[in-house]
Amino acid sequence: MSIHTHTHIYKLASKLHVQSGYTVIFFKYLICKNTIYTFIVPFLISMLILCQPHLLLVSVEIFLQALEDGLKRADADPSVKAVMICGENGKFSAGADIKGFSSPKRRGIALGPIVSLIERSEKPVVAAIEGVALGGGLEVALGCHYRIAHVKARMGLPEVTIGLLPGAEGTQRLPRLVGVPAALDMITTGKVLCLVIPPKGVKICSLPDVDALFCNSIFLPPGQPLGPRRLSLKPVPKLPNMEAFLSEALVKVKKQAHGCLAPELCFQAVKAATEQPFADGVRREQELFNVLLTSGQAQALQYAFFAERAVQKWTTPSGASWKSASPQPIHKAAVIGLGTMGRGIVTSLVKAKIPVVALEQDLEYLNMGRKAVMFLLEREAMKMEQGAQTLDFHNPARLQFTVDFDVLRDVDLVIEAVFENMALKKEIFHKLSRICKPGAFLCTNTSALNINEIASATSRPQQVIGTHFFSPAHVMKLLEIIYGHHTSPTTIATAMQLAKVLKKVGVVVGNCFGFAGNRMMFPYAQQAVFLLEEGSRPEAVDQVIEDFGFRIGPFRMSDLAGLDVGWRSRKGQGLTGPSLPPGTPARQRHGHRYSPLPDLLCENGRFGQKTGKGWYQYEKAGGRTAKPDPWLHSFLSQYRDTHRIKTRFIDQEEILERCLFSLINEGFDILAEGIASGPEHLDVIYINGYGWPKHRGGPMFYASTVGLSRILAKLQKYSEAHPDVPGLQPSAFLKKLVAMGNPPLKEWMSYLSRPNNKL
Ligand SMILES: CCC[C@H](O)CC(=O)SCCNC(=O)CCNC(=O)[C@H](O)C(C)(C)COP(=O)([O-])OP(=O)([O-])OC[C@H]1O[C@@H](n2cnc3c(N)ncnc32)[C@H](O)[C@@H]1OP(=O)([O-])[O-]
Repeated sequence: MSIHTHTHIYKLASKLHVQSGYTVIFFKYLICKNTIYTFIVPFLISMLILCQPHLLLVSVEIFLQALEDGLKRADADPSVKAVMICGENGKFSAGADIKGFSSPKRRGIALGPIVSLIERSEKPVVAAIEGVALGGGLEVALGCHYRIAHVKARMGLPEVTIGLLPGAEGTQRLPRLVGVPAALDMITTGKVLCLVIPPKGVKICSLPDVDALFCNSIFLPPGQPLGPRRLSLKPVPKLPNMEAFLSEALVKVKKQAHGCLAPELCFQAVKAATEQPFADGVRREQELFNVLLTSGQAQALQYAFFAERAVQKWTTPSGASWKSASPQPIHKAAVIGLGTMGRGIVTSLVKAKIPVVALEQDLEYLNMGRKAVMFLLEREAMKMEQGAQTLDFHNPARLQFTVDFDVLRDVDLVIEAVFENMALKKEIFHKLSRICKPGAFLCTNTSALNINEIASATSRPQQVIGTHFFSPAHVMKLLEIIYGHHTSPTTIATAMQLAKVLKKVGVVVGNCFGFAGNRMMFPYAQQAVFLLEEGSRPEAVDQVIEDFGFRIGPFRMSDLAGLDVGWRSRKGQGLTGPSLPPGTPARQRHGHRYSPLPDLLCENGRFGQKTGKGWYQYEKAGGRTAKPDPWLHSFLSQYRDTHRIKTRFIDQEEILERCLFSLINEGFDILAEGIASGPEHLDVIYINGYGWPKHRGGPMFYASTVGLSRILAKLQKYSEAHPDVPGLQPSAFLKKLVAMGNPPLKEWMSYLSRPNNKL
């Protein structure tokens, strides 16, 4: 942090003018008409550096002190006519250091009073925003008398996404500047406004215009009163129907929150701005901020923020890591199979501007796939302003459809997305290995199959990798990346880079049946069905899971995904269907408890939403409104009678614990086997791929908050009651951690001794 002199100001000013792309904009919300203040005036002296080279990771105490000192000096120095606050290295500020919120010492440090100090300054203060201005950074800008922004600046108050609210008076100033609807929208969602494509009403000036602006009346002559520029003195713009607007907005905020506290408290803070004078509103903001700060949800969300970044730094048990591996560029890709997954993957690639060849087995399937892809792309283009031109998907150089494998000769990467059928996948990989250029990477989109076996069909197993997309693939953020025995670090790095380009979160995991995500899902789904056998109903189980914060419970999810998908997989595993040896007990497989309920539903043609019937009934085939189905209830009663299962009432606690603790239990086994290199990996997978509520931090973080001893005790109790269910037998690693005194999550992995056989 430093205070710069005249010379630096001139330098910055000339940079702003000369460098192409720099324009002054009227930021829709933050800059109103007549607010441009020219900072090329020769007598501008003090510039405060708000950002260190890499975002705001300078000590908060030093930063705030320097800001305060600089402002006081500028105010006292008669030669200073104005102050400009800007960032260094092209970034204004990413806000407060999130790590600081977990330190009790840091918690007391307040930015609000400094923002007020800026606003009270007798000299005009201008925020020159370049790069990001987020959270506390934007709140500082709101305290300034003028704000100018680079056309590519990104601004927002994302505190809600880390379980907080803007705690430096932002909830009180923003509504005064932009009005309640826009302020509520920004503060309760945390959306970051990107101005590359200006929103309606935003004027972007070309460079000559900027010059004209500087020479015109917009420049505020020194000595003019700053009162009207101080947001805290302005009233919140009135709405004719404020009360009705606020009650409607609250309903919307609550609906979208799914049990997360922060959006509603953000709402309350903005509402206070509409009802109370500024100072009282600030006090209310502080109260609400403190409630959030000490809530477990803020901790969970902040953990999730860092976990998402931590998984980018992947490692494997063999010693390969992100540090030493470089990704290869992907100039052109191919997708094989245009079913539900393939269509989404093609759409994702087109959106990321990677030229794609989409391949199907015959013309009939190709035409069906083409229609579906075009439909998805049209819809995506409509969501983006100028999207259609940008995506340019009618251009065959961008998107080509074919049935001819020879067309794949020049692609850099292939994603196979055909049925989950090992023989078919091997046949395709064998073909690809012969046809594709030697450097091409071969990815398989599978949710469970063995990557090593697929790779064995090729002559380049080092370039074969699993890329498990989640449906709908153009929407869901998770990409589970599975390395096999022979997968090279370059291949892993390339798949991770692909995830980034597709704007997804890539998580690297090892190869086992179901990998990390689905493997943890199996015992969870199994418990859900066992609960039905024992007396529960789909709607009761779903309700408990949805009340916990999942978007959708296991039965609604199963109906949405299609029951036939799991049925096909179980048939393939020899668990059901004609290949089952005669005399196999209905409710047992390989000596363990098995529920044939999902198979029986499929045999009755109940595949879920697509057939209008599954665990629920729907208004029609393809319908989406799930209603409890009396047929299913009597079917369950008959089933229990047939198998002499005594029905009992199962309370919500048991439903939640059996479903979630069995999933978590599997997670501990996965960690112990080195399939995932840390609990954050499993948490990121669950938050981004399985709808785990982010404000609960992911399953392993949740386990750490519940307490491992409690989870172990409950698993022991349930496994005693159900000794034939392996998913309830406590994991040895969980037991070990409990025996070691329940260490914090970040230490768990240090309790594993693993061979480190470097590649
Ligand atoms: C009193 C109350 C005041 C106020 O109301 C409260 C706040 O301001 S709350 C704050 C409100 N602000 C927010 O919520 C903004 C949160 N940040 C972001 O949204 C993105 O990081 C940003 C868009 C800035 C850059 O994206 P990108 O270019 O893709 O880069 P990246 O994401 O990979 O990050 C690079 C590195 O920086 C790290 N790091 C980043 N920000 C912070 C931070 N605030 N803190 C600590 N660390 C932070 C990040 O962990 C990573 O570290 P590493 O060790 O290299 O893995």
